[in-house]
Amino acid sequence: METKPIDGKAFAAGLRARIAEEVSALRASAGLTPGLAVVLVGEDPASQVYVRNKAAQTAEAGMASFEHKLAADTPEADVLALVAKLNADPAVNGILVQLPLPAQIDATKVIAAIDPAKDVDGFHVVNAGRLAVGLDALVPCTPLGCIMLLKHHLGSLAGLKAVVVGRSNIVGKPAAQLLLKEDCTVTIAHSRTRDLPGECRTADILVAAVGRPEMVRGDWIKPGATVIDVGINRVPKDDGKTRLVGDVAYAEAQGIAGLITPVPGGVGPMTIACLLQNTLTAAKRQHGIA
Ligand SMILES: NC(=O)C1=CN([C@@H]2O[C@H](COP(=O)(O)OP(=O)(O)OC[C@H]3O[C@@H](n4cnc5c(N)ncnc54)[C@H](OP(=O)(O)O)[C@@H]3O)[C@@H](O)[C@H]2O)C=CC1
Ligand SMILES: Nc1nc(=O)c2c([nH]1)NC[C@@H]1CN(c3ccc(C(=O)N[C@@H](CCC(=O)O)C(=O)O)cc3)C=[N+]21
Repeated sequence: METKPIDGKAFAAGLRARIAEEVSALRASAGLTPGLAVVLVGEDPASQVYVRNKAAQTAEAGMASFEHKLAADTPEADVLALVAKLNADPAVNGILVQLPLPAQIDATKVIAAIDPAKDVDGFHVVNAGRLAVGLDALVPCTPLGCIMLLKHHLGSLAGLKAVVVGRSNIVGKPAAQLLLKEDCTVTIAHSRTRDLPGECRTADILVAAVGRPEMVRGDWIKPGATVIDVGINRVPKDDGKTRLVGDVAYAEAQGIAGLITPVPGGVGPMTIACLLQNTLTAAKRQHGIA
């Protein structure tokens, strides 16, 4: 069987172009420029790259970008005070606090402090709860991007068997919620799952969000399945440099999977495009526009 890559990079570029058009129409009709504030605490090099990419793509989409870089030893109270200021700022429609945070800062507290209407990550319990009970919510960007790619390539997902490996609040759990909303039959697997390979082999849609380089092997994949690889793992190369690999052994999946997202160029670019989408959605809702 021929395995086709899912080009998340191209799909994300198209999505960003559609968002940019909508942003320019919104400015013309309502005088509104959506604004995204990103808060980065500390110097984590990977986080800095994401923050830079986000700022550039936010500006390209015609939105306002506000960057707040704080020292690694910033006290929790200062981060909470900044979040309160951003909550009150009418130019800021979306707030993202980059995770993980340094040890002295309780991420749960910081997320709880964000106005749910501006929570473009969809991490606040109000948004997680709204998603769980089927109300309009701001949905976490990475799972939202995964679902967009799946629907684009498969059409209806109804009745398909989905296995999500990973149960984090930011990827695994919301991904499972969204697949359920699309009428998949959903299994959530994790580190205590018995016979993980066997569970994975039942999946028409296999979502890997584990953070372990190439853990999912070729023979865990049902022939013809669609594989969504969320993992972003930096591993050493022979020349001393590093390269990115996913949670799925991509080379082994060739000839077995029907469709697969590469790393890089799969889910990652969709995450940022969906962040812009959520910022636009948040801005419109805050102004009572559709
Ligand atoms: N592409 C993108 O835009 C994004 C990519 N990522 C990447 O996705 C991956 C997952 O991220 P995140 O959800 O935050 O990670 P977490 O570390 O929060 O969660 C990992 C999950 O994987 C499970 N797990 C760990 N080891 C195993 C194992 N051996 N077998 C089965 N399950 C296991 C854990 O189970 P348990 O709960 O039992 O401990 C946990 O539920 C990472 O590589 C991250 O970099 C993350 C966000 C965005
Ligand atoms: N509050 C918060 N929200 C997040 O959404 C969040 C976060 N914290 N912390 C870190 C993770 C990780 N994350 C990624 C975003 C984009 C790419 C991305 O664009 N990847 C590209 C390029 C990768 C590269 O070359 O470095 C790709 O996969 O092709 C990856 C990972 C968002 N996260």
